[in-house]
Amino acid sequence: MRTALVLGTGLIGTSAALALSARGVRVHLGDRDPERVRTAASLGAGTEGEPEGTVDLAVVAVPPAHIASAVAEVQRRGLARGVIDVGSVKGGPARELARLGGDPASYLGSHPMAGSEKSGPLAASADLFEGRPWVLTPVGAGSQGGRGTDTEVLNLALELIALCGAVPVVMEADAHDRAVALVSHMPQLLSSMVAARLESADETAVRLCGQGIRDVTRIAASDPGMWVDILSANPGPVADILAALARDLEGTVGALRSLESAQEGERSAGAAGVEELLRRGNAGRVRVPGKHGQAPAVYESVIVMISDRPGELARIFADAGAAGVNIEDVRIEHATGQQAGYVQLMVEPGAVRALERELRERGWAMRAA
Ligand SMILES: NC(=O)c1ccc[n+]([C@@H]2O[C@H](COP(=O)([O-])OP(=O)(O)OC[C@H]3O[C@@H](n4cnc5c(N)ncnc54)[C@H](O)[C@@H]3O)[C@@H](O)[C@H]2O)c1
Ligand SMILES: O=C(O)C(=O)C[C@]1(C(=O)O)C=C[C@@H](O)C=C1
Repeated sequence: MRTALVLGTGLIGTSAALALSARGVRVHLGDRDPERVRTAASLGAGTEGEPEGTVDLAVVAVPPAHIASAVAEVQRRGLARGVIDVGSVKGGPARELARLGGDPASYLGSHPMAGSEKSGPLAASADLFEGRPWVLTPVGAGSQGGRGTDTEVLNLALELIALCGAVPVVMEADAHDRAVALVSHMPQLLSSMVAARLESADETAVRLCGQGIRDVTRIAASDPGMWVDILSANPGPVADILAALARDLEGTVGALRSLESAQEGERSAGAAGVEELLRRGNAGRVRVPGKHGQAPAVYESVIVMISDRPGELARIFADAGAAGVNIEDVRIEHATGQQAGYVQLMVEPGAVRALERELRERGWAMRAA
């Protein structure tokens, strides 16, 4: 692929454009908001404005409600040989494109399973998609009454995914939508529900927020407009999962009420009910793939105290590097009301001793993991 057009220079479009530009693809940038195009271009994502001729691939990275019309427009104007979108839902936009008379052969639905609670070009990064699944939903000949996805477009999309360092996964559109209802759309709503409990909570409780609630509520900061769009295109599958969760909630409330009972038999039934849920949670959690989609690795933590001064994090990473230790993952825990916090460095179990020794020698204070 030599040339591309990225339409929608927000978080996802600019991240893809940065990755493509870094690998030598000539990228043109478009957005209905010219300020966003300017920002993306200034970050090195590509050049402002439409191409003069036809580019190899157009990447439509606009909110789900606008995908079909944007794809149809790119096709009508002959701006690209192939068009993909990156929307979080796949069935609805494809059907809408067919209704608008778009060409299903030169269009391919796609969805990178990477993102953030932040939006806009300033949140973008070239390595956002590294090692992440990137779903493709090609259609076979005869489906939607026409030709199937052109092989050329499929190959261009595979090249884009390779250039972004992601891992292609081929799925049928509606099966994709049912899968992401479980692994993305329901978690978004639950995160919002948990965070919503804090809205009018007492300040004395909010001050005690620790890492658990930070983990569970990060995505509650996401853009409501975008998520209304996503959920409007996938309401049934998400509602089915929430209904099953409601049954779990009801069972757990019942178990906790039993724990309040004066009768020992009822209390132990309540404890068993709560324990069963927690064990099911353990069993589900171990199925979540780790970095690069592999089975979750078992890392050990080294927890280092840092002060809230510029450059502290970089210094820890440099010192870990000096010990020859690869940091597999990192978490930061801010200490409430203090100019300090803890950095949890996740490393291979065999590397813990060497890392601790090196950090201690270099003056870092550590807490037991
Ligand atoms: N945010 C995530 O975590 C994530 C992850 C994977 C996929 N997606 C999908 O990627 C797409 C983009 O999401 P984002 O997070 O980058 O959003 P964003 O808000 O950061 O960017 C969307 C951009 O599209 C532009 N836009 C809107 N309508 C347009 C139109 N008709 N023509 C041209 N530009 C238009 C907006 O001005 C904005 O710059 C969405 O379809 C979303 O479902 C998002
Ligand atoms: O990491 C995040 O912030 C995300 O929520 C990204 C996430 C997800 O649910 O995994 C959100 C929506 C997208 O469609 C794809 C990815």
